[in-house]
Amino acid sequence: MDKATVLTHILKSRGVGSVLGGELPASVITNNKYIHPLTSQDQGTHENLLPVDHAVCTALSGEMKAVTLVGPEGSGKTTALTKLIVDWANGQHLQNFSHVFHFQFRDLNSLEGALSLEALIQQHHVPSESMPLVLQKPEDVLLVFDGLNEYKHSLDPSVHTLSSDPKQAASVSCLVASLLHGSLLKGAAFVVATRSTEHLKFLSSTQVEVLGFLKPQREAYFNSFFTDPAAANKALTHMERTLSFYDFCSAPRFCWTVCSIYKSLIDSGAKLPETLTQLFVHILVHLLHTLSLNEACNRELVLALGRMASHCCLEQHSSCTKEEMDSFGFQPFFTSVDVFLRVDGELESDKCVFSFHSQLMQEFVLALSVFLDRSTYVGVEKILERHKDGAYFIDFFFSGLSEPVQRKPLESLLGELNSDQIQDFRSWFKSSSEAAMKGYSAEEHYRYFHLLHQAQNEGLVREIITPSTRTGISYSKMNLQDSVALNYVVMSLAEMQELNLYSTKNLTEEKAAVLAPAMSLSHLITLSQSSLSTGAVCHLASALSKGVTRELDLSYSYLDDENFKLLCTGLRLSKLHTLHLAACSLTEASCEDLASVLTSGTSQLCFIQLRHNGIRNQGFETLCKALHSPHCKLQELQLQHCDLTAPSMEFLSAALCSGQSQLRKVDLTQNQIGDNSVEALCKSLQRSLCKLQSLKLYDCELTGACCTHLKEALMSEHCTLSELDLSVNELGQEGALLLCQALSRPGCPIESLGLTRCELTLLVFKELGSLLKNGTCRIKSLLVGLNDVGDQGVKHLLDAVAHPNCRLEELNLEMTHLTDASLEDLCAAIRASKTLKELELRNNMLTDASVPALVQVMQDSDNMQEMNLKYNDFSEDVFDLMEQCSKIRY
Ligand SMILES: Nc1ncnc2c1ncn2[C@@H]1O[C@H](COP(=O)(O)OP(=O)(O)OP(=O)(O)O)[C@@H](O)[C@H]1O
Repeated sequence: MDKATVLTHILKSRGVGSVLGGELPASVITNNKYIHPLTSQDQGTHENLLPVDHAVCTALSGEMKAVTLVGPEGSGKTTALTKLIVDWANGQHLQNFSHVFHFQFRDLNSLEGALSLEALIQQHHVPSESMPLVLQKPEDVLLVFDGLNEYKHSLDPSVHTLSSDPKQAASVSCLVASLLHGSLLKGAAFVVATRSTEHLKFLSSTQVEVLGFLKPQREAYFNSFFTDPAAANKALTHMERTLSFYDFCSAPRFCWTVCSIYKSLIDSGAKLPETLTQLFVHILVHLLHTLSLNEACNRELVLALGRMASHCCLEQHSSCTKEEMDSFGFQPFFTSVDVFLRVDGELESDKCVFSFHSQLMQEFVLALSVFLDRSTYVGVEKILERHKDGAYFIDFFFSGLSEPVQRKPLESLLGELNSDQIQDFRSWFKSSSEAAMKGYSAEEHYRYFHLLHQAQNEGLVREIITPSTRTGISYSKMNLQDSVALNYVVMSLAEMQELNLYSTKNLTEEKAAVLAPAMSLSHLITLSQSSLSTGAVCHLASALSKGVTRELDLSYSYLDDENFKLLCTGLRLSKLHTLHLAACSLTEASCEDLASVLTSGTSQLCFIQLRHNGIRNQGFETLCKALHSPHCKLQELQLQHCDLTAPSMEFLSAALCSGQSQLRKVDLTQNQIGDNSVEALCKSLQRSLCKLQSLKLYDCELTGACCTHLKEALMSEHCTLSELDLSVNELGQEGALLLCQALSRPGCPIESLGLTRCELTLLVFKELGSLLKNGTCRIKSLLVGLNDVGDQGVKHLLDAVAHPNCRLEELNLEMTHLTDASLEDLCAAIRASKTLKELELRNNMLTDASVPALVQVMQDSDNMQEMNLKYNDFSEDVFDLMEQCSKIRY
């Protein structure tokens, strides 16, 4: 067939377009309405997107010369193949092929008997004189096959005797398998288009995923559909807002249907539909109007469509025979079914088959017919269960149709729906959603969020999502559609205690844009261990600036300085009090931005966690300068492991005695501070302007030498420090004894003292014991674990705990080599103490013999709340006994 004949042949319209079926491919192309759909070769990633013709031409120029276009219903495969052939015939591309043959698998299904390849090709109007050329130079031939998913025969090479002789007659299924497996017309190239199908596993070819229209293509499509640009813009904006989060919006056929319905609504001045259900209500109303039937006939027709939909769904059939259609009650409507269905074949022929153009319409009429049917009663739960494998949106449609406003336009054509069925759905919805919302499955929560979104009834949301529902679970595993539903629910509630998105693997700009209103309404946003795109950070910042959020947790989320700068634009205007930024890959550069937020006069920030960021001295200096500002409200700064060294303490000291600083707590754990810089810090602690209450210097490379300065500070009447943690420093006996002297000063404000792993000796424990008993000591929490003092040393502290003057509430004796020999003192201390609440005994050498007495004393004690006995020398024999006391951890 020469190119001109191919062109006339392919552009010759077969059939007619329809609202649900789409515009005929030939008409799309001749009317210049073709928009290039996108494809991807990286399954699932949707990167490297190429227009479909580009992807096919590139693939055919490679080694394989075989391409499969795989895409969902209506994604534009047939139209793309048609365009490919038209462009070839017009000499635009693929000019290395002299012959292009186009087959529809649907037509191949109906070819019976044996046929040679020559005969099959001649059906494509190849003049017999060209035949030898085709057979001699198969590499000049391109075979185009459409609709593999409709093919009824097998492509499995093992079930056919593959043929290689073009003159030998064989069954059509054998010819097709021989062509696609390369035994016939060896060297010819092929392009196959299909929805996802089992047949694919037998094809070896370059697989290209047809994605259809993303936003830019939709924009181009709407602009070409509507002649009036204002209408195009109105329609597009509306679709993007109300539908674009559904995957099927990228299908050109769906876009065509939406445009057709929107156009008729815009033309008549009606409101555009808000939900998927409303859209389908309008589609059905539109189609029924074109038939102008009376109410009874409309009902009959919808019920027949519903029976067909249920059959297709249950039997996993995409098409129905005429006989089956008769059994569904279509007899009076055969001449009008093409308005709703795809009709393949002549209506008069027994071979004619009928199918739904779209799965969505199939599910919509199924749901509607359940609510319409007054003859039989089957509970909604049963229907959902029965159709759960073949209907994915049926519950969406139930939910939408259960709302009177949404179904109203249909009721004027069909009469009232069955109120008992609707009531049945509502009761099921209420009880099952309430049960799901008490559980921990985010997937289940999302299911009901979707149904609520579909119902568009804020009162219903408030009825179902009550303060007792478990909305604090992480909603991180969400697609775009989920985020729309979640946002709808939060908006309906008007506020949310916690929006937990912990461990969100990819918070894209799109998802964050959707969730921004929900963020604004949440008091706490948890986004720790997440990954946020730059666009997502911008939306988060904007949400914070407009919202009520008081706490934001971004710990362990990769942020970096650039993104943090963007976040700061929102922080400045936010109501945030608490900000967690542990391990966010920030450096000193971020401190400039943070300082500018803190001093802006609008920031409410009073707690910042910056652990494990490369803040360094320069960054810390910037932050300390901000503390001098009267606008800075910062009260607590956590800077564990931030690469700080000695010089940085000068900046802190200056800030602390500036008279402006609100800072009350600073945690400098695991920074290389060293003894010398403690001197500067201690000097400021003695100043009346310094109001610091908590200083943590855990593992800061200190030795006993710094204790002289600390003693001086603690001896000062101006010192306000109530918490001091010096754990994991080599203080040694001398240093610790100096501290004990200071702590014994009447009025010394220390209430919490950390001396874990400080090389303390028996003598120090003895001094600490006396200190606790002296009546003026305020210490409530003492952490002295990991000091190798054994039973003898610990005895001094246990005796003190038993003393009436001792105010200790928490005592940490982890890994102090405690044995059963201390049991009596332990029990006596617990029995006598009126204040002790927590005793940490992890990693000691207690054995089974101590357990009965410890369990007993813990059960008897009113004030004890917890004893941790993990990692002692217990056998499993005593686990049951320990289990009896909920205050014991083991
Ligand atoms: N590139 C395009 N430009 C404009 N409109 C298009 C395009 N592709 C498809 N359409 C519209 O979408 C409708 C459906 O497209 P098409 O039949 O090509 O999809 P398909 O993927 O082959 O569907 P199916 O899987 O059901 O066979 C067309 O009738 C047309 O209205």
